[in-house]
Amino acid sequence: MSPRARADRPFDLLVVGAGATGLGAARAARPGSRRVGMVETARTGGDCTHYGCVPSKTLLDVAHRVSRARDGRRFGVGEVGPVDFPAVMAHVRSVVAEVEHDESPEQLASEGIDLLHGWARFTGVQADGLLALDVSGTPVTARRVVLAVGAHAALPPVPGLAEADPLTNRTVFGLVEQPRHLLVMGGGPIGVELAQAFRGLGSDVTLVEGAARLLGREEPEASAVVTAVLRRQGVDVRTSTSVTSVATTADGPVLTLSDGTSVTGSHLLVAAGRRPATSGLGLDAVGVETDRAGRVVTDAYLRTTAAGVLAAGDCTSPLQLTHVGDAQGRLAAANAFARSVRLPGVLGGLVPWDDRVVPWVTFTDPEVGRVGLTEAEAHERWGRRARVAVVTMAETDRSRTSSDTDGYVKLVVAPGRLGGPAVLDRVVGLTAVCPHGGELAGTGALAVRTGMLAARLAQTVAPYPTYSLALRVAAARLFGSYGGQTWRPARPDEDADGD
Ligand SMILES: Cc1cc2nc3c(=O)[nH]c(=O)nc-3n(C[C@H](O)[C@H](O)[C@H](O)COP(=O)(O)OP(=O)(O)OC[C@H]3O[C@@H](n4cnc5c(N)ncnc54)[C@H](O)[C@@H]3O)c2cc1C
Ligand SMILES: NC(=O)c1ccc[n+]([C@@H]2O[C@H](COP(=O)([O-])OP(=O)(O)OC[C@H]3O[C@@H](n4cnc5c(N)ncnc54)[C@H](O)[C@@H]3O)[C@@H](O)[C@H]2O)c1
Repeated sequence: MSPRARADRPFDLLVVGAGATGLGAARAARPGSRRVGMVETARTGGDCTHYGCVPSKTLLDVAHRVSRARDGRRFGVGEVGPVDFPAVMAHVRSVVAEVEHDESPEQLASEGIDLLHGWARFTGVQADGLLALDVSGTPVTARRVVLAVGAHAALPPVPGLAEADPLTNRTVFGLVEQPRHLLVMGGGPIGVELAQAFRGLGSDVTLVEGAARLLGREEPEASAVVTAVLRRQGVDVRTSTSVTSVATTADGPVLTLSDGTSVTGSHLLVAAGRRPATSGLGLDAVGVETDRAGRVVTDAYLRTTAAGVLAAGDCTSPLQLTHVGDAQGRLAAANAFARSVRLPGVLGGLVPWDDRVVPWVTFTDPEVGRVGLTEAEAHERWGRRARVAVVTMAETDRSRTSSDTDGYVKLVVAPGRLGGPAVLDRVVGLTAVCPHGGELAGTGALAVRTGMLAARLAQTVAPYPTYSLALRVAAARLFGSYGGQTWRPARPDEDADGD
């Protein structure tokens, strides 16, 4: 059926963007009983599938295998041959194709979701209250719209940067030749993950971060571990150093740095943050406001400033993660049809978005898994009544058997709402810097989400020898001495060790 024929009746819900967020929204909108449409200008799956999580985690997995195999020399394992870069990239593409299959237009059609291919733009609100849009020349109307249009790599206003036509997450996974020397601008999750991936595959890598430490959102100790590991692997990490200008020469891109030095590489990757993709959508035609960062402004229920229009995922959330997009997309779809009573979830009422218990993971080796509050954030809220217990990887048997002694697990607990003795303290945060630290963040999310008593975690038998045992030992330290170590009161960041 042509887009025009499918668009002749109003949609109950039209989702703009078929990334993780849009897919979450459309699937949750009960397409069997409502007319649900989704507009996508490119391929279904969005950044996560094509230019983000899936290709980066696949590339990292190969790089980690190579690095670990090379590291095996110290245990008597023989030499590892060179990496066949084109074959690695072909593998990355094949995994992307596999994931894309689950989100294909055919699959969506089988789920009752009507996919329109084209660029969606609001044109106004009709007299009957329907939202009017143009989808690449086809007029479409909808009772409700969820904006799930995502974000793009931001190019900071650094002289010469745009002219250098740097790699971004959009283009880096399309490389067919291995970079000899990759310069990475930005030491957030993208920069750090890709620096380690390319170094593992054999490229020289220089990572330049303007702030005092890598992964600025994490605990300072987590940044310190990741920085030390990257340096040991041969990444030239420069912190407290900004890129001030870029020149394009016959030898490749040359970065001038804030410390007065310069560095030349064969390729430049920009990983300096993301900008919401909110232009060209005709937002003014219906009154959807954006903030100074370009994010769609929403209330707690993900409703925008325009009646009937909601927004979710990277285009509105400061937490730009696939699982946040999916959860927000599902919530936006539910709230789009909810009754306007402010009793969350009761009698079909609106439910607010709650980002207090969102876990995330940086997929370096070791992984940095995180949920809830950092030690410093807990200190800010409860002072020294917040407590922490730490277990270093060097003291766990699982790490010893795998020779993975970098990292630690830190549990943060605080008094419950009614206060009371320490035995009633609840888990409010976890950082796990270790192999599979992301899996521990999943367990931590359950503990924080349910307001679990730390004592319960201490009482829970954990399998030996696993990394998860470190969680139980950390919990035990909150109530006494374990292995000669115990808890301490939470302290602000400036008192912690960092890089
Ligand atoms: C390199 C990298 C690695 C990442 N790794 C992780 C990770 O490991 N874990 C994690 O949780 N997150 C990760 N992320 C973040 C994650 O990819 C994003 O949070 C997620 O993809 C956001 O989904 P979204 O649907 O909101 O946006 P997008 O995926 O950007 O989807 C938006 C879609 O809307 C379409 N669109 C935009 N405007 C229009 C229009 N007007 N009409 C029609 N269609 C339109 C676009 O074509 C696009 O397909 C990573 C990101 C990057 C860049
Ligand atoms: N594993 C994951 O979950 C994962 C992986 C990748 C990306 N992501 C998502 O994507 C988002 C964007 O990631 P990102 O790493 O691009 O952004 P980011 O904002 O987290 O980090 C960008 C970094 O670039 C630095 N920077 C900016 N301008 C600079 C300059 N001129 N010179 C040197 N450094 C400069 C900033 O100080 C900052 O630390 C993340 O916040 C995350 O939500 C998640």
